[in-house]
Amino acid sequence: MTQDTVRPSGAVAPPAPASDWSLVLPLKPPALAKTRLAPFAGAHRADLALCFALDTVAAALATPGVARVLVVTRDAAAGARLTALGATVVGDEPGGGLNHALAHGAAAALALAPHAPLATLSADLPALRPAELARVLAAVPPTGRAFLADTPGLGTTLLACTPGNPLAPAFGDGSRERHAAGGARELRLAGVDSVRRDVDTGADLGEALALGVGPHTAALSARLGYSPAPPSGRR
Ligand SMILES: Nc1nc2c(ncn2[C@@H]2O[C@H](COP(=O)(O)OP(=O)(O)OP(=O)(O)O)[C@@H](O)[C@H]2O)c(=O)[nH]1
Ligand SMILES: C=C(OP(=O)(O)O)C(=O)O
Repeated sequence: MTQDTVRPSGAVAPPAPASDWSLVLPLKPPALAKTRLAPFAGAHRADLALCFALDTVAAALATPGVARVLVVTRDAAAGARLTALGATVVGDEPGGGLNHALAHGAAAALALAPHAPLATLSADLPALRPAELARVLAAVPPTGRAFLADTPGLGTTLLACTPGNPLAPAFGDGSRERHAAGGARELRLAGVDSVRRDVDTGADLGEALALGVGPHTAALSARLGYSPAPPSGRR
């Protein structure tokens, strides 16, 4: 992590933005994931979950300042697709759900790069844009922990910790409040909708399509006839 730099004049320069981020993304086996999409997507739910992850990981890998992307999953087929994109796949250990998986992924990231800042990012952000993610990472204060709320404002899509601070993930229903109560600073930025628009329901997918999704989700959505902002009957 960078430290304040004393210039010859004696003035203290602000710390340079970190450019060595490790990102950890969790992925449930697609066949088990995104159950809230079932009323909308039926049998295509698992394919959509995989497409969301492929688009999220591809955008994360293309983000300036991101040095490595780790995906925590126990799904071998999804893991192979994500490895081919350039991600490092870590097994989903010790079991017991999302926060255990994230803590395990964070430990693996620290083993690879002990001094790098670390962020976890949901793998269901198919509209994710590298420039917006770069802005969010650049806004993380140089010390402590920080998070970004999801679009509805109840959950969290990104939780970051700088070196020396534990990630302490507290994802799940109402995680925005928990992360704030746990001392993480909320990042309040305009214009980063693609980092906040996680997709849990058909309505969410309609909003993501309106933002513009990555190629995997776009192709499958086109094939299935999904369009931006679907009418309420399809939600
Ligand atoms: N590795 C791992 N990832 C998980 C686990 N639970 C959730 N995730 C991932 O965490 C992110 C956020 O999870 P949710 O939005 O709750 O996704 P979900 O559990 O597939 O969705 P629902 O079935 O609708 O609750 C997604 O990228 C999930 O794939 C877990 O136990 N292990
Ligand atoms: C896991 C979370 O949310 P969701 O299940 O709604 O994606 C969260 O926001 O912490």
